[in-house]
Amino acid sequence: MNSEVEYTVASSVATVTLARPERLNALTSTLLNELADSIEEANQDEAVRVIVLTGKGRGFCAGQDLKTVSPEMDHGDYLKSYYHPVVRALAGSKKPIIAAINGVAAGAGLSLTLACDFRIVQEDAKLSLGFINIGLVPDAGAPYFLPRLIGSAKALELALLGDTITGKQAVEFQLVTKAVAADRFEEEVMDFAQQLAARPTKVIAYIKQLQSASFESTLDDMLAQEIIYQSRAGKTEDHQRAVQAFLEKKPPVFTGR
Ligand SMILES: CC(C)(COP(=O)(O)OP(=O)(O)OC[C@H]1O[C@@H](n2cnc3c(N)ncnc32)[C@H](O)[C@@H]1OP(=O)(O)O)[C@@H](O)C(=O)NCCC(=O)NCCSC(=O)/C=C1/CC=CC=CO1
Repeated sequence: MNSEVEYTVASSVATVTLARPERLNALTSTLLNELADSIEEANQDEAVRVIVLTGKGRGFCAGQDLKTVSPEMDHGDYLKSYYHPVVRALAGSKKPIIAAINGVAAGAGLSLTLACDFRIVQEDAKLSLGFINIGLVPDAGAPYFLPRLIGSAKALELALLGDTITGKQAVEFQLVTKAVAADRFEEEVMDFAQQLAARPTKVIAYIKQLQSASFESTLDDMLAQEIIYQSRAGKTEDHQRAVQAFLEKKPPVFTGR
C-alpha cells in the first residue's frame, strides 16, 4: 500500500501521481521507493500501454524535500539508493511515459521528467533546475539527459544560471513536447495518452530500445541492432494485421501484441 504515490489504471493508461501536495510533492526516500515500484508495476501489467507521471495539487514536484537533508547525509549515497532506481525505471520503461507537468517542477522534480519520453506542461508552470541556487550539481539523470535533449549550450545555461522558465518558454528551449493552458491540461494529456495507447505497444518498446542505444553506438552497431528489432517487429501480430489492413484499404487497429 503506497502512502506518497497514488497509482490508478483506466483505459490502458496507468497514472502515477506524486502525492505530497502540502510540500509541492517534494521527494522523500519513501516517495522515491514507491515511485520506482509503481513504474515497475505499470511495466508488468499487460493492461497498461501508456504511463502518465504527474503531481497532486498545484505543482508537479519541488525536488528533494530539503527538510530531510542534513550535514550527516552523503548526497552521493542517497542518489544511488533512492534516485537512481527511479531514473533507471523511467528511462528503461518499455511503455511510453508522459510527464504531465501540472505546475512547478524544480530540482530533481524537473530532472525526473527528463527521463520520461514526453513532457506536457502547463503554459504558466515554472520550471527550474535550481540545484545551483542551493550549491549542488544537477542530478537524478539531468547531466545525462539534458544535453541530449536540448544541446550542450542550453543545458549549461539552465544548469549554471538556475533560472526559472515558464512552460511556454520551455517549448522554445525544446525541453517539452508541448505547453497547454491549465483549463485544458488534463484533457490534452489524456488525449495524447490515448493516441499513444492506440499504437503498437510492443513496437514502441523496440523503438525506445533502439533509440537509447544510438548515442553510445557506431553505425555498424546500430545496423546490427535494427536487424534484431525489425526482425522482432516483423513477427508481431500488430505488424502483420496492419499490413493486411493496408492491403484491404482499412485503418489499422493495434492491440499491442
Ligand atoms: C520554486 C518552488 C519549488 C515553488 O515556489 P512557490 O510556488 O512560491 O511555493 P513555496 O511557497 O516556495 O512552497 C510551498 C511550500 O512547499 C515547501 N517546499 C517547497 N519546496 C520544498 C522542498 N524542496 N523541500 C521542502 N519543502 C519545500 C515550502 O517551504 C512551502 O512550505 P510552507 O508553506 O510550509 O512554507 C520553491 O518552493 C523552491 O524553490 N523550492 C526549493 C527547490 C529546491 O531547491 N529543491 C531541491 C533541489 S535538490 C534536489 O532536488 C535533489 C537532491 C538529491 C540528493 C540529495 C540531496 C539534495 O538534493
